[in-house]
Parts: sequence; structure tokens; C-alpha cells
Amino acid sequence: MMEIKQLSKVFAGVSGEVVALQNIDFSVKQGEFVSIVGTSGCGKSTLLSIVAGLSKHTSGEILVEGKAISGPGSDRAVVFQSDATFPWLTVSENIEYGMKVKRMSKEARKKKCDELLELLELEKFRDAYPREMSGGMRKRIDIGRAYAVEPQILLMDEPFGALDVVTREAMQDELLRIWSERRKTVIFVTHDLEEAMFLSDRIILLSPRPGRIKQIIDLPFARPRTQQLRESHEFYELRNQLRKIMG
Ligand SMILES: Nc1ncnc2c1ncn2[C@@H]1O[C@H](COP(=O)(O)OP(=O)(O)OP(=O)(O)O)[C@@H](O)[C@H]1O
Repeated sequence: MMEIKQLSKVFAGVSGEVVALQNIDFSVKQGEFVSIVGTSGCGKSTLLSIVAGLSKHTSGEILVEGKAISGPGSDRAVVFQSDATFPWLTVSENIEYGMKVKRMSKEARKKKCDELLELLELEKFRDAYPREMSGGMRKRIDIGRAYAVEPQILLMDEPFGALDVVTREAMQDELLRIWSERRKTVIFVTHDLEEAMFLSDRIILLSPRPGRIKQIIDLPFARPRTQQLRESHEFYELRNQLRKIMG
């Protein structure tokens, strides 16, 4: 569904050029959950922002369903770490916002919003404002907003990075539940190896300066994934192995 071919990105910094990404080459299958992992500065956010169409690459290509991307598009939705909910809108108005921009009819918007509120277990909060909700619940609204516009690819940049460990794991479980019900292709950026291992089908491990692919790892874990996996010996072993590779 998506192909990244020989992608490079060079920034012209104050103290000279920074090669943020060099010869990045991989493809993503329809419905696949792929994580981009690496230490700080390896180019994860730069890569996601290029795929989102928010910044331009220096060379190479990105094809979505065979078509080169030339900017942001409704085929891709992004969920960032920072809170993207509009504080002056209620939960349901937040979820309906993107559909309104897409000029969907009121009835269609309401139908989809009701479905998503149920999926996200937010029905009781439909008329609440984001300020009345916890960080984890606001993240669920963000995911709902992204799903509402029916993108082909969901791009997530450290979406749970600002949450405490317990809420973060609960959100990982939640994301997998939603993803298994409504399969979307997901590209998920994180510096948290365990988060990537728990969620993904594959991990693209980047190394910094210049940002390059160090290794691509197929995760051997069956789905559905549960707390038991996080506590298993095989999970622990693979984490140690990958940590060594990450350096
Ligand atoms: N606008 C910019 N101008 C110059 N250099 C930049 C710019 N944006 C990013 N860089 C550089 O590109 C490299 C990759 O940055 P990027 O933010 O993509 O890394 P990252 O892996 O997402 O890091 P982190 O996990 O800390 O967010 C870094 O060396 C960074 O300093």
C-alpha cells in the first residue's frame, strides 16, 4: 500500500547540513501495523512528517497505492503526542469536526460519530468538554477524530508519550482493540521499544546521524496481545536483543 524508496532528507542547519534521513527504503502492507523506533534524533518524526505530507523530502519517493504524495491528504490522518482536541468543542463536536470539513451530511456525521463514541467507549461523555477529561480520554478523542475521516493510513507520532506508564499501557490495549475492529494501516513512531514490540507487526529500527535503517524486525507474537505477553520470557528476551542492536 505504501512504498518508501531511497528517501533522504537534509536540513540546512545554522552550523551546516544535517542529514536527518538517508536512503530509507521499506514498504507497508494494507492493514499492517508498523512502528518506527530509534533513539532521539534518528529522524523518526521527520520521516512521519514527510509521509504525512507536512514536510518535503530532499530525494527519493513515497508512493501511496502507487501514487506519489505531494502534500497532506485525507488518505492520511495524524495523531500527535500533544493534545489536538479543540477545547471549545464537545467530545462529539470534536469527532465530527473533520467530517464537517469534508462536507459530510449532518445525518452521516451523526451516524459515524455515534459508532465511534461506542467503539471508543465515550458515549457517556459525548456532551462533555475535553478539559473535563483525563489525558487518556483526550487521546481517545484524538484517535476518534482520526478514524472519523476514514483515512487509509493512520500516522501516530509518540501519541502516548505524555501519559503515565499505567495509562500508556491501557491506551496501547485500547488502540489494539480499536485497530483489530477497524483495521487501518498504522505507522507508529515511538522511542519506546516495548511499546513498539507490543503493538506492531513489524519494527523499522533507525540509527541516528545520519538517520538510516539499522534493521527491520518481524514480531513473532500472536494476536490478540495481552498483559501476559508483556510479562513473558520471549518478550523480555527479544527486548534485550533489540536493545543491544539499538546500542
Ligand atoms: N527543522 C530542522 N532544522 C534542522 N535540523 C532539524 C530540523 N528538524 C529536525 N532536525 C534534525 O534532524 C534530525 C532528526 O530529527 P527528528 O526530530 O526527526 O528525530 P527524532 O528521532 O524524532 O527525535 P526525538 O525522538 O528526539 O523526537 C536531528 O538531528 C534534528 O536535529
